[in-house]
Amino acid sequence: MTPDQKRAAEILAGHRESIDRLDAILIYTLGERFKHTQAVGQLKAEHALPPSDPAREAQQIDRLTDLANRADLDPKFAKEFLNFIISEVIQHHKKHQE
Ligand SMILES: O=C(O)C(=O)C[C@]1(C(=O)O)C=C[C@@H](O)C=C1
Repeated sequence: MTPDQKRAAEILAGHRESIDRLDAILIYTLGERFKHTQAVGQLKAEHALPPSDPAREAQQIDRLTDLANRADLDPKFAKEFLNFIISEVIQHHKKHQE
């Protein structure tokens, strides 16, 4: 390994350490989010409320688009990511109501 490659390997290791830390934050954050949506699912099932709320989702997308722009994140990606999570939540809500 050349000295240049050794330096590159050290920089790569530093980035990977940050990536692993941020991945852990994402997973714990998602776990917390699902705890709240599980409670929402229970509430909706108990009160015969519809599993999905398109008006609320539109507000969330607007807010996330704004946040993504500020965070230098592709807003299209942020929207697809939120939609992916929300569709999983809606499936859970539907199971609660069965
Ligand atoms: O806020 C709600 O009513 C939820 O059920 C939570 C949630 C979400 O995951 O954020 C999921 C489904 C709805 O369509 C909107 C939002």
